[in-house]
Parts: sequence; C-alpha cells; structure tokens
Amino acid sequence: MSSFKYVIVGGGVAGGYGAWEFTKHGLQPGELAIISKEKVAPYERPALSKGYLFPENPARLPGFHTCVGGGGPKGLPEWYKENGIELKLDTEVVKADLKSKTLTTDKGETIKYEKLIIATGAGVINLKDFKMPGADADGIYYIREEEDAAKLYEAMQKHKGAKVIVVGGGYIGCEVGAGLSLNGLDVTIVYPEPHLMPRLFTPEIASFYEGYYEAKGIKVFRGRLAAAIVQHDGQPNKIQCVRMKDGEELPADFLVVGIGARPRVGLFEGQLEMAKGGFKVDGNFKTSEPDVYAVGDVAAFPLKMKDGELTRVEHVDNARKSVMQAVQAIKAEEKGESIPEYDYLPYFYSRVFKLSWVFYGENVGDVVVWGREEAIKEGGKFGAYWVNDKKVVGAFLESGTPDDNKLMSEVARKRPSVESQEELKSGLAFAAKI
Ligand SMILES: Cc1cc2nc3c(=O)[nH]c(=O)nc-3n(C[C@H](O)[C@H](O)[C@H](O)COP(=O)(O)OP(=O)(O)OC[C@H]3O[C@@H](n4cnc5c(N)ncnc54)[C@H](O)[C@@H]3O)c2cc1C
Ligand SMILES: NC(=O)c1ccc[n+]([C@@H]2O[C@H](COP(=O)([O-])OP(=O)(O)OC[C@H]3O[C@@H](n4cnc5c(N)ncnc54)[C@H](O)[C@@H]3O)[C@@H](O)[C@H]2O)c1
Ligand SMILES: O=C1O[C@H]([C@@H](O)CO)C(O)=C1O
Repeated sequence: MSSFKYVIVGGGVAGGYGAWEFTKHGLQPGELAIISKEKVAPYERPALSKGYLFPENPARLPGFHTCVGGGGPKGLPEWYKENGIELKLDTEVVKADLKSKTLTTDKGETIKYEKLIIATGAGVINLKDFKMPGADADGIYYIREEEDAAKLYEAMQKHKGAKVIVVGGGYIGCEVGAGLSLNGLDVTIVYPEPHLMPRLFTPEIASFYEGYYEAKGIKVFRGRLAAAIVQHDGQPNKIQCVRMKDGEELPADFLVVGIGARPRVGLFEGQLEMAKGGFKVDGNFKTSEPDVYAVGDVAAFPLKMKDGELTRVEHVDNARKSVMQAVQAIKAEEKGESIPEYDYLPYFYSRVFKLSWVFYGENVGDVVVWGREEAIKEGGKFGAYWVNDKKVVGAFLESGTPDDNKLMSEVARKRPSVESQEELKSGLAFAAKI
C-alpha cells in the first residue's frame, strides 16, 4: 500500500501539465503520483497525427514530451524524479473506490490519495463496436497512443505505394489522411457526412480542403458508409477491400479508422455524477465527490461564455488549461482561498500538409466566409466569422500568422456586435478594428 497527497490517474496531456502546474505551487517530494497505463512519460498527443507521420525527420520521443507544446519544461522521466514525482508507467488503475479513497492497479498495488485528479482521456471508437463484419482483420489501424502511431508508421514504411482507406472525415481522418499521402500512399477517405469536419466546417469551408486533398491525389468519398471489411479468401485476416453500404467494393491494403472517441469513465461510473458522457464538474473541475477532480476529455465543465452550459471539449488546449485550473484551485483551497472559475474560450486547430487553421468561440448562427476564392488561387489566408444574435461569436482562419490568430481569439472573446455582415467580408481588417 502506498499513499500520496495528490494522485493523477492518466499520464496523457492533462497528466503532464498537471505535474508541471503542481511544481509551480511548492510541490514537496513524494506528494504527487501519476499513474499511467502507457509505457512512456506524458507527451503532446497532437504530434501523433502530425509531425510523427512526417516522411523526413518525423517527431519522436523524447522530442515531444509534455509540456513542450505549451512552452513548458520537457518532461523526461528524469524531470519527474528531480521534482520528487512518482511516475508509475505501464500501470493501469483497474479499480477505484472513492469512499475509501483507494485505487487498485493491474500490478496488484493499492494506492491511497487525499486529492484525486481523473485524467483518463478518451478511447477510440472501434469498428467492432458496430459489429462490422471483418472488423477483426489484421491491417486495421487506430491512433490514440504513441504505440498506435508507431505501428501505423511501420505499416506505412512496409507498404510503400499501398492503397489505404481512411474511415472517418473528422480530425483523425483529415490529419492521418494527409500524413499517409505525404508518405506516398494511395489514399481514399470515406465518411458518411456530406463534407469533411462536419461538426465544425460549413460546406463552403470544407470544399476548400476537399479540393486541396483531391489536388494531392486523395480520393474523397463523401456521404459513404463503410459496411464491411472483406478479407482475402486464401489469406484470412488479410484485407482485400472495404465493402461500402451501397455495395461498391474499394480495394485496400490497409485501413486507418478515425470514427470518434469516447471518454474513458468506466472506472468511476456509479460513483460520480455524469453529464455529456463525462464527469460533471464545477468551475474548478471538482466532481460530485469533494476531493475528486476530473479534467481534459472526461470533464463536462460549465462554459462561462454560454451561461454555464455543461460542455465537454476533446482538445489539447482544454486538457492543458483544465488541469491547471484544477491544481490552482486545490492549492488555493489548502490556503482557505479561492480563484476565479474557469472561463474557457473554445479553441480548436489543425495542421495538414502546408495548411494550418484555427477556430475560436462557437460555430453557431450565420457564417460569413471571406478570402476563400483568393486562397484557392494563391493558397493564401481565408477565414470565416459566425454571427449569432448580431454578435460575432466564432472566428476561423486558415494560414494565419500567430498575430492573425491572436486577432481571431480576441474577436471570439469580445463577441463584437455587428449591424451589417458586409463589414465582416473585410476579414482580418474587421478583426484589427475591434
Ligand atoms: C492522434 C491525435 C491527435 C490529436 N491532435 C490534436 C490537435 O492537434 N489539437 C487538439 O486540440 N487536440 C488534439 N487531439 C486531442 C487531444 O490530444 C486530447 O484532447 C488530449 O490528449 C486530452 O488530454 P487528456 O489528458 O484528457 O487525455 P489523454 O491525453 O488521452 O490522456 C489520458 C491518459 O490516461 C491513460 N489512462 C486511461 N485510463 C487509464 C487507467 N485506468 N489507468 C491508467 N492510465 C489510464 C491513457 O493511457 C493516457 O495516457 C488529438 C488526439 C489524438 C488521438
Ligand atoms: N486537431 C485536433 O483537434 C484533433 C486531431 C486529431 C484527433 N483529435 C481528437 O481525437 C478524437 C478522435 O478524433 P476523430 O477524428 O476520430 O473523431 P471526430 O469525432 O472528430 O470525427 C469522427 C468522424 O468519423 C465519422 N464517423 C462516425 N461513425 C462513422 C462510421 N461508422 N463510418 C465512417 N465515418 C464515421 C464522424 O461522422 C466524424 O466525421 C476526438 O476527440 C478529436 O477531438 C483532435
Ligand atoms: O500542441 C501540439 O504539440 C505537438 C508538438 O508541437 C509538440 O512539439 C503538436 O503537433 C501540437 O499540435
């Protein structure tokens, strides 16, 4: 049995940033333990579908341990030791009893805590979850953890020029589809919606990216649903093709599947109040159990700019900021103080090929797209503003500079009123004026 003042379950982005935040508040040796089922210290997960897949000089650990993505120290295992943090890798928490404040690991250890931070992230949705025929074949890749990306990279090297079907038109589909294409693979992306990134992009924005992908030789099959994975007769478990719902068969040497993720909450279900598929937390990420916090992908937190509407955000900026909020609140409470509650500005971004877009705020209301035609011709900047109740509530920008992107965040944060949507067509000039 071991006991710690603070335990973080999960050694991902929030785990790494939580450790860094604790070291800013006088953490004493032996106070903090981080338990992670991964074999490597916390790392910047976003790298796995971007730099990690580059054909030349791909990003590799230890280059992208947390918190380099947020301008912090590179958390090598030695960094945890130097800071007196117990980093238990390759260790899965298999049981949690919040009443007795006890965790049990797959190594048979019992760990007690005074304060617990749940940072278990999200797990991929698997084709097997839909009982898809052939979903157990070899050659179907998912990407969540560094181990997955390593296996995918090996497959890319082994199957130069192979036909790859990417299932899913969200973030993974777009980013890994680009990575596969950069490695010279023959890529087809299939997804059921009418366009890429359906939760965020409008048809007009999506068609810019679909056109860009098609110009790179990627086949984009929108509005199509994969129905079965057909295996070679003579070589069971070797993929022959993907049969679409409409019966068409697309030959494939291997697949990459990005059809969403589900927050990993099973360990604590029945012990904590739930919301939006995650753990319901307050503005300091405190759960319904006073000494238990939940952060990152699993936390359903009150979004202040939407009158406290419970929101779950599966993105790295929120993972970093939510755990920093929780740690600051824990440390303040120890001194009988309190801190301003989380006032998050939703921020998403992605980088594919030489493109790089950001989005801030809310994608609700009317959309005013600007500069898109020029961007197609000259590959420059283009953007969009979302207008709801005559206020600009969302801002999107492709190929912006850091200063441009900052302007977009300021627009989304200030939510300026607009009388006519005409002025929004000036794009960055509008943002520079508010
Ligand atoms: C390939 C990929 C690329 C991404 N790119 C971007 C991007 O460009 N921009 C962006 O904003 N977001 C991106 N995301 C999303 C972002 O990475 C997540 O939102 C973020 O990692 C969430 O942080 P987290 O700490 O909540 O969970 P995670 O980072 O997923 O960490 C959870 C950790 O907990 C561990 N764990 C889970 N259960 C247990 C258990 N029972 N016992 C022990 N350990 C456990 C997991 O192994 C993992 O180490 C990407 C995600 C993926 C998969
Ligand atoms: N840049 C980023 O922010 C980034 C990058 C990569 C991953 N991520 C995160 O990682 C997680 C996983 O990303 P993701 O792209 O898998 O999820 P996603 O939810 O972004 O996209 C899933 C896509 O798959 C489609 N889909 C669902 N069921 C399908 C089916 N049966 N067949 C074909 N398509 C289907 C969905 O309609 C959606 O377009 C998410 O939390 C995401 O936020 C974020
Ligand atoms: O936030 C991120 O971190 C990694 C990388 O920049 C870390 O070095 C990456 O690709 C991001 O989008």
